[in-house]
Amino acid sequence: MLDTSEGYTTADGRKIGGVVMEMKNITLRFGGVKAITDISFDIREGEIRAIIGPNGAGKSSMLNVMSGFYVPQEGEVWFHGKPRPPLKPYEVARQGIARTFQNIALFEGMSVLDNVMTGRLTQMKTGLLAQSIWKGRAEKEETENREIAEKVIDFLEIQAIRKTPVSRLPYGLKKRVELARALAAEPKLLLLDEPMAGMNVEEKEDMSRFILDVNDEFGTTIALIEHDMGVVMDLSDRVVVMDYGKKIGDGTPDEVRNNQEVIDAYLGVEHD
Ligand SMILES: Nc1ncnc2c1ncn2[C@@H]1O[C@H](COP(=O)(O)OP(=O)(O)OP(=O)(O)O)[C@@H](O)[C@H]1O
Repeated sequence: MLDTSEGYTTADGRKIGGVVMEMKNITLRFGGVKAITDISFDIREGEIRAIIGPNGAGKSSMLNVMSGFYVPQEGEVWFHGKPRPPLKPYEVARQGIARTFQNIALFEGMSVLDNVMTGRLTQMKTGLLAQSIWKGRAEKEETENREIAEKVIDFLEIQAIRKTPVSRLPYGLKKRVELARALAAEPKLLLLDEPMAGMNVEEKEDMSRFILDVNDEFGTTIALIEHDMGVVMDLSDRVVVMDYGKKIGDGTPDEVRNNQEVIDAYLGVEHD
C-alpha cells in the first residue's frame, strides 16, 4: 500500500504535501439512520481525492461534514493540524474552502459573470457601512473582484457566454459556471459534489480536464464525490470507497480496483 505518511509523489510526478484535512472517526446520524459510521481518512495538499460509493452510501453526507454544513455526533474534523470547531458557512469560505452542489445552485436569472462574482462575496473585506464611507476602497475591491472573476471565466473557457443568463445554458455549461463561482473564491480546498452527474461523455471529458487543470495551475487541493467509477479512477490520486455508511476501501485507484471487498460491494454489481 502507498505510504502517504510523509506526503508522496504521484505517478505523473506531482508532489503531494502534508495533511490539509483529516476526518477522525466520523459518525453521523439522522434520527435512527446512520449515514456515516466511524470513518477516518485524510486529504493531502495538492491531492485529487475522491469518495465513491453506490447510491445512499453516505458520500453527500460526508461532503457536508467536510464543508462544515453537518456537525457529526461523533468524531472530529481536523483542518491544518487542529480540530475544527463548528463554523458558519462564511467562516468555512474564509478558511479557503469552496464547494459545488449536486443539484446546481446558481441564480438562474442572472448572467454568468454575475453568478461568478457572487463567489467573491465571502471574500469581500469592505462591509456595507465602510463602503458608504470609503467609496474609493470599495471601488478598488470591486475592481479586484471583477478581475479575479474574469480570470476564472477565461480559465474555464466561458468568455463567450459571460453575459448570458444562466437559465439559457445547457446543463454541462451550468456545471462549469458553478465550478467558476467556486473558483472565484480562490479556495485552497475545493469540494465537488458529483461534478459529472447527468453529463454526456463529451461534457464529462471537459469537466475532467478542467478539474485537472485547476489542480495543476492553481495547486488547489480537490476532494470530489462521484459514482461514475471510470471518471474517478482516471482523475484521482487516492480514493475512499464507502458502502452503507462504512469505509470499505482507501488507496490509489489501482489498490481500490484490486480490493476484494470493493469488488464485491461496488464493482461487481451494476450501479447507475
Ligand atoms: N437530511 C437527511 N435526513 C435524513 N436522512 C438522510 C439525510 N441525508 C441523507 N440521509 C440518509 O443517509 C444515507 C446516506 O445518504 P447520502 O445522500 O449521504 O448518500 P450518497 O452516497 O450521497 O447517495 P447518492 O449517491 O444517492 O447521492 C441515506 O440512507 C439517506 O437516506
